[in-house]
Amino acid sequence: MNAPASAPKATALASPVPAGPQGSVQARPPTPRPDFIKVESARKVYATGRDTVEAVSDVSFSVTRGEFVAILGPSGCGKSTLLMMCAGLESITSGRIGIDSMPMTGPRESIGVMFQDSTLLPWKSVLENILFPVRIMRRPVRDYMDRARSLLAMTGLTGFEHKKPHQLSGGMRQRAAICRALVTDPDILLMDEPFSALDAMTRDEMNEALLGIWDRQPKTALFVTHSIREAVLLADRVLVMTRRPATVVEDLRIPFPRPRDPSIGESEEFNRLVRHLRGLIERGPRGAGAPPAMAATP
Ligand SMILES: Nc1ncnc2c1ncn2[C@@H]1O[C@H](COP(=O)(O)OP(=O)(O)OP(=O)(O)O)[C@@H](O)[C@H]1O
Repeated sequence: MNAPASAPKATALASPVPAGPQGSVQARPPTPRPDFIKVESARKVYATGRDTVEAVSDVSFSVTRGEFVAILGPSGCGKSTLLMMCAGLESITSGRIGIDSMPMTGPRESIGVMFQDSTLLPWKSVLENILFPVRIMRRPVRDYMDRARSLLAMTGLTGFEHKKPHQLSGGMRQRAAICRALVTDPDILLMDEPFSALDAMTRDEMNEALLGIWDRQPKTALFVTHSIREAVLLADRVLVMTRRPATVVEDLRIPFPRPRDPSIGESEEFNRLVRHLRGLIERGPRGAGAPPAMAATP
């Protein structure tokens, strides 16, 4: 196993260090942050015939239980590959990925995955699709019926449980896919551009729905997206990856408290973070300049 590369330190819009009772400056006590997902020097080389493609090069970061982390980066830089390695659906060429201190060696029941396409089975009803992972895991379906119905209610799909996927809109199909990913109550949700095929208005609705779900049932999440605004709205941290072979160039803490309202997208602070991330992705670390004002390394 390779020695872990130094992961970029998380930067944040930090509040000023609190003053003590007599105005003295107090050091903030360190918060324990156990690593729930730990990626250490992960590297992926695809071999296609005689050619090889280095998709991911020396990526290191960690995620605390309950954190929502978005991954941004240029097209083709290796984001999906990284996510699939975390899901145990793609092998790791070198390095290490650990989930809850256990090395990742293959798919796990404790991880739900969502893709750009809802991948619902067309011949099954919405409810049957949602309960499909329960059947795959050979668990008793009746034990999950209440949970499935409550997820349907939470995502506004009550009344559509017996429809087939082709009878739903694209947004409704993705909502059903969220229910399916959450039905077994996984610890981790990995999402690969889940809303990128939707129109702008439906995407906004989905972001709002996801914020609502997170308020009620927080999970540990990795969320790959091309939308900088979506990343800042949804995530606790945003990781920015370089062009292929990908490494992480910035780990930015998003300071907005939860529950979050999509109207934070109109604030100056939100737009400052978006401008910074856009500069980083379009022009690289030099073009983006320093992280937003008052940034500090916790
Ligand atoms: N199975 C594969 N075999 C060979 N090369 C692959 C395979 N999957 C991905 N690649 C290559 O690895 C690189 C990274 O691909 P990946 O899909 O991980 O990038 P991405 O950042 O998710 O892209 P996008 O943002 O466009 O979805 C690309 O050059 C791609 O062509």
